[in-house]
Amino acid sequence: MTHWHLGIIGGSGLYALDALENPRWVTVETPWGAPSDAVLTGSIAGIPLAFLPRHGRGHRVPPHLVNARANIDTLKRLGCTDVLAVSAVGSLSEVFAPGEFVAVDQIIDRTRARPSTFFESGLVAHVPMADPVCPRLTGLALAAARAAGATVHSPATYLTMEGPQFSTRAESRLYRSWGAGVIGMTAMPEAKLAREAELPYALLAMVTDYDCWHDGGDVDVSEILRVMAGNADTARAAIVNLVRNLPAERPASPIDTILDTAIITAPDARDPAAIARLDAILARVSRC
Ligand SMILES: CSC[C@H]1O[C@H](OP(=O)(O)O)[C@H](O)[C@@H]1O
Ligand SMILES: Nc1ncnc2[nH]cnc12
Repeated sequence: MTHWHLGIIGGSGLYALDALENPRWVTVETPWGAPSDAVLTGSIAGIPLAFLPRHGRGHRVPPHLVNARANIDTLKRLGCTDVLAVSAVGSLSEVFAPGEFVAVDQIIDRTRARPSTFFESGLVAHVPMADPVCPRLTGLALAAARAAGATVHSPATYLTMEGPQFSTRAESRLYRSWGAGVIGMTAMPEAKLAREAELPYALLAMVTDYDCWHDGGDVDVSEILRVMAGNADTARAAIVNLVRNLPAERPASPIDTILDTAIITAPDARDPAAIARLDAILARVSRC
């Protein structure tokens, strides 16, 4: 059992959290470069939180240039035990309507030009990703969003495209044929990196549009912003509900120690420079 310390990654439309007590923006530096912005730290109901706007305040960082390694390292470095990500998504299914929420359980990675691991030459690790989200945190997020008044669908597969352009109609149809339910540009490599950092990760998605497979017209940022504006308060209320309803003690998760069975490089073959870059990610392993 440990205490909760929740990291929250706010996506499009969610750039701050008013509900935090003792709010303070803190600047963090990491061996992977700068995170998307400073982090808003504080607490709700005595539980410490760290909120990081994925695109920075004012939405300055495009999805393909989000430094997900620096973002996840930052939350780990600040002591977070779990990460809740909030994202705007397009719907690939008639049943997920704009204005509704989705608790994602699977993710397809179609990104192609982003650093997607902390483990490079000098220290190799292979973490399991069969179930990319934490079922416990996902269940809590789903219940919290429903309590905030949202219609929440689950399960659903999130397809991560490279962007920043939206899909072609043929791609959109292809992703539907694969069984993907929603589409966005940011869940990967974020979820992979959270797993490597031993952080249970959940993804609450706000549906902002039917992607272009639908005959309602092409995807359009102004329409996405309009739907998002109507949803952001519900997303914020869901976060507050989630934190207020966390069990007093945090039960251990298998993800907390996933690196124990993932690192393959022999101890005497490990590169000290690689280990130094991983100071936050490997802090628990180094203590063992
Ligand atoms: C503003 S529409 C496209 C943009 O919105 C989503 O961002 P996030 O996942 O951070 O909410 C999508 O992935 C794109 O980055
Ligand atoms: N249709 C869409 N495609 C990709 N990312 C999105 N974010 C919100 N809507 C989207």
